[in-house]
Amino acid sequence: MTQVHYDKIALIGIGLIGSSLARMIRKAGLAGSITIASRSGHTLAAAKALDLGDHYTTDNAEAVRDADLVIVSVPVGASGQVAEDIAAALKPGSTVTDVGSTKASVIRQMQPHMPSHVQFIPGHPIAGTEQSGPEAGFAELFAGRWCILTPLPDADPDAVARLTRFWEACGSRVDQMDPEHHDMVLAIVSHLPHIIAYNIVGTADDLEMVTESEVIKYSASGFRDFTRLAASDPTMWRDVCLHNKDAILEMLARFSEDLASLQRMIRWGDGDKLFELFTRTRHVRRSIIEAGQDVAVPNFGRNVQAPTDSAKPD
Ligand SMILES: NC(=O)C1=CN([C@@H]2O[C@H](COP(=O)(O)OP(=O)(O)OC[C@H]3O[C@@H](n4cnc5c(N)ncnc54)[C@H](O)[C@@H]3O)[C@@H](O)[C@H]2O)C=CC1
Ligand SMILES: O=C(O)C(=O)Cc1ccc(O)cc1
Repeated sequence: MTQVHYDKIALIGIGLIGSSLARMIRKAGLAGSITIASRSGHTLAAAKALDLGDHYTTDNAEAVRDADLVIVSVPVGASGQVAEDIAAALKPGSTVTDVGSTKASVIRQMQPHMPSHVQFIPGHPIAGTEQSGPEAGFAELFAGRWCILTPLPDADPDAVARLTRFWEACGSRVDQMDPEHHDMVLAIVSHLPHIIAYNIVGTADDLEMVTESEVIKYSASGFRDFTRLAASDPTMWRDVCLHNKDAILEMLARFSEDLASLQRMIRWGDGDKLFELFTRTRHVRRSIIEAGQDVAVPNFGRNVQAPTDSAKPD
């Protein structure tokens, strides 16, 4: 069986995803040691206070020296810079992966910097919350969730198998996909829902009469569900929008056409068509539940906080 344990793992970026990985790696004993790199001394101090790793540095290159597995967990727009930072320090035979929500753009940014003596295997755990930062992570985040790997055609099958086992040991189910296909699928199942949430909450906030009063006071669970998504990290989602532009615009175009059609049904009082559509969509929800994918946001007894205002545009 392929080895799961990596002697030294370097985590570049220690926010929600990086810190959840750190906790899970520790819990499952998946590494001999964990080195954590973060750009900001403040975040690094928080990671240290939480005892997430064994070594800490603000220098990305220093973190990857001697690392057998490097996991880049930064906003997708920062991937190229990180790849450039670490390239010369990577250990021959090591594996570099990432967790970014977009894949083609991350590959475009990182691949040109990757030396031929390392295995670059892009990845994306389909697991997260609206929270960010090292305090927000938890070891169980990946349990029962999919992780999609998008290996390049020349990837070493042994390195891919080992990374697959790593994610499985984190509790995930692992699939492989072509990066462009990944970006199209994620545009509809993840990126568009967030964009729609940002838009509806923005519209409500623009309605002067409702801000600070009626929206909060009467918010039904439908609107509250949107506010959770719309509270997601602004830097991360700015980068997703800018880095999966084509797929998102394609899905937005389809969405707008379907919205116009729904608008017509309402305008012309076409109850049969409305009923038919709502019956079809109800079945989608049932299929998700039957597939065991309805764990909206697992909370595992955590005290879920309102998101802080700490996220500043990078
Ligand atoms: N939040 C979510 O629900 C999910 C996020 N992702 C992806 O995971 C990645 C990380 O997201 P989160 O952990 O949620 O974000 P986060 O905002 O919690 O953490 C990102 C961390 O990266 C650090 N960082 C930014 N630029 C850096 C650089 N140049 N060098 C070193 N560190 C740098 C930031 O200081 C921060 O600590 C993103 O690419 C995101 O698309 C994937 C799945 C779910
Ligand atoms: O919080 C939610 O509902 C999410 O959808 C989490 C999420 C956000 C981004 C990803 O790339 C994957 C998962």
